Amino acid sequence: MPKTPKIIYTLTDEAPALATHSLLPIIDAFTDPAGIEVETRDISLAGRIIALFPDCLSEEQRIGDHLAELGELAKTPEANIIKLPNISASTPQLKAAIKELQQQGYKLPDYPEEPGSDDEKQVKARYDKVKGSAVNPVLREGNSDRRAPQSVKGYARKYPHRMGKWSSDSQSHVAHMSEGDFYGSEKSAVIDGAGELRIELVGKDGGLTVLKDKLAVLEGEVVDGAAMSSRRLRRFIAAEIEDAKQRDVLFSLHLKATMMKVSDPIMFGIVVSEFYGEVLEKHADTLDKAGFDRNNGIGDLYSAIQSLPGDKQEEIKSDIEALYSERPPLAMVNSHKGITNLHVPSDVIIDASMPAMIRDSGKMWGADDALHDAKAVIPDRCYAGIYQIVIEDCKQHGAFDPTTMGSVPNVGLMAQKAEEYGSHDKTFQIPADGTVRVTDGNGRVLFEHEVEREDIWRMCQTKDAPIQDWVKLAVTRARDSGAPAVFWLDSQRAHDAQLITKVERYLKDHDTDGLDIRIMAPEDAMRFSLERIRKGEDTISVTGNVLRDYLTDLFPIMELGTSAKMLSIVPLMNGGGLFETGAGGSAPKHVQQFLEENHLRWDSLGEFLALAASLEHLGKTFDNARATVLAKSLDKANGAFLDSDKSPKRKAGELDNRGSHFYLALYWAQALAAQDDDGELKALFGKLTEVLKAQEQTIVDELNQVQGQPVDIQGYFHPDYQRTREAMRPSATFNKALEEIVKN
Ligand SMILES: NC(=O)C1=CN([C@@H]2O[C@H](COP(=O)(O)OP(=O)(O)OC[C@H]3O[C@@H](n4cnc5c(N)ncnc54)[C@H](OP(=O)(O)O)[C@@H]3O)[C@@H](O)[C@H]2O)C=CC1
Ligand SMILES: O=C(O)CCC(=O)C(=O)O
Ligand SMILES: [Mg+2]
Repeated sequence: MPKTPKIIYTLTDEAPALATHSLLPIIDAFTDPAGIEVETRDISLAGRIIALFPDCLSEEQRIGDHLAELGELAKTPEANIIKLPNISASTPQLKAAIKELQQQGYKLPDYPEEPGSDDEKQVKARYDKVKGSAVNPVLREGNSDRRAPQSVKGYARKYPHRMGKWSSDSQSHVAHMSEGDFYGSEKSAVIDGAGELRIELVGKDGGLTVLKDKLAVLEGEVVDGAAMSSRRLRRFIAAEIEDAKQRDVLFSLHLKATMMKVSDPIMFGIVVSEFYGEVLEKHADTLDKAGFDRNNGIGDLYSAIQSLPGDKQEEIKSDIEALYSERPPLAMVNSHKGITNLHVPSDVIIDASMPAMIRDSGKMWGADDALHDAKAVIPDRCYAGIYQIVIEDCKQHGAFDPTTMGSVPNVGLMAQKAEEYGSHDKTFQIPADGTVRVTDGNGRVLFEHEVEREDIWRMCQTKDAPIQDWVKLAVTRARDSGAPAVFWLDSQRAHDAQLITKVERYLKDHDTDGLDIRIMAPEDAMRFSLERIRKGEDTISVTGNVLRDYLTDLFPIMELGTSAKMLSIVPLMNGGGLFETGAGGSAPKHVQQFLEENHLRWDSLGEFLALAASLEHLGKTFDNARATVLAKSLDKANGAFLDSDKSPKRKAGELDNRGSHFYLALYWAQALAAQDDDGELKALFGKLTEVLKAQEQTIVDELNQVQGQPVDIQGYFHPDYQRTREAMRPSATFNKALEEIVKN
């Protein structure tokens, strides 16, 4: 283990990246006197793009592959990484980021969506490495422990957020397929000895296509295959469009095109082509030549047609308007700008979109800028049903009450690219009718599926060591918290049935005496947890990777108003720590407000909690007393911060992200000044406390008075460093006080 305790702080995108400009100098000032190094690594979308093309860029423009470096670090015991949310780019976002960098003088190639030459294929393959959820799976070398700490729960009870009212006659509901989906077709096998698998398509005509060869597997690993029928999906969508019209509810689609970066954009494209079918067929040739790709959403049509003559553009646009009058109303992302649910595949992401709908009375925004009941289309049955249970519960009992409700923390299986979220390199859109089969090294067929052209077939892997670690983490959390722990597993699903056998076996490795540990199908587990939550009782959800994602936005958004207030720890399997900040995303809406009004609503509580956990881990693993002192006092500061409600407010002129950072610094300094474990730190931060206390009003004024005006940071994905830093640190008084600390 190296002598110097070190924390790696990640530089990411959008709102969290802006916040970092203000928070990092504070972290530096507090950790510097304790001899703790805080280093940064750039894993932003722009940074990752730049790292792909050193050959096209000048020496000063180049950045190393920081993500790969951190991926290696995550496998070592000394890893201590604070990971902020980053953009998981859809194709439209990737193209926009490339364009911005090109305009800044980076000589990057365009993204060739339909590569012709070998050169273009190579460029596309490089870019595809940064597409979608490309960061988290690399760093998550452990399972996840996400929960609302007591202090945060206490805050939510004291300062409850607004919840929309539910009505028992709400027409909102979830719609899912009843056949032909992944759920219905899943087959699973457990590997009995390490080796390699092969995935092949045997065409109806007898031809053989190898889809993937030499797929390494380990003993005890669970592998599954499943198919989504494109024909049945189309039929289902057509019926749901009609049904939404009959019931006069908004039509909305909820997928995870960012994380499920191969399958879900295709499903998104199928829904786009069903909804806009008539217009897309009528203008098929023109749109094809203009480069429209339905998988990128209807927004891509509006970009693509800009290359057409004006009258053609108008004709297509008015055909779309005419079509809208025959279709059910669409849920809107931004009704002022006419951006619909089907515009961009990354705008509506199920983990955040369904909770937002449930929080807002089960309604979504319509084109008339008002809230309406909605049909939430979630095609695959694997997890759709859990949201319907929540909707039914809210219809029956009304909205949840943040002042009395219990909590549902999560222990999630995600290490080593577990389950669906690691399936992208084994997901294929099938080129011809036939049978997909998976064979092992002896040519034995593990399972096979009949498929049709355009179907989506995917395979998932879940290694045994992460499953054992997950069971252990669940038992530990149940023991530490005293709450019942429920494994959300469905014995009717092939994959889950294998996991149930393993969970039952591995639970025997632990002392579970006196613990309440159950295995329930997801819908039953949801009913059970909701019944308890309404009584103010806590229930640990122990889930696979997808439900981990869904539930850790759903419950925090109900309980705390936002998942930004979650503690989100990834105990790495090799002993290191990955500390994620909150459980939400990078909040593009917040950047928009910042640029227009110089007010940043991003709540950094997730960062504060992660930093405390990271320092605590550092104190333990390096036996570093000062890190422990910093951790304990930061914990106290977080409590004071919550107690006095210094979280950012929503409107310009009020305390924002920067002001909240100032108060964190003040409370942290006060806690350090109050402790007696380390005299030097006590004296140093005693002085800082005096300065900050004396200048409190001046600093808050300096931070708030800049607000209300637009701010130009010269870029969205890759803003100008100096300009952003200046914009995010507008209080000369505060900056000077921090500098004094580092000088001392
Ligand atoms: N761990 C990661 O790296 C993750 C990354 N992402 C990525 O983030 C981007 C945006 O995703 P999206 O699904 O829109 O989700 P976001 O969580 O960014 O946005 C949804 C809403 O959550 C609330 N919110 C989230 N974080 C905060 C915060 N710190 N402070 C206050 N409010 C917050 C806001 O809601 P409100 O206005 O209702 O308060 C926000 O508008 C995508 O590129 C996505 O891929 C998404 C999830 C996790
Ligand atoms: O990696 C991503 O794209 C999103 C991750 C996410 O939503 C989560 O882990 O909760
Ligand atoms: Mg999520």
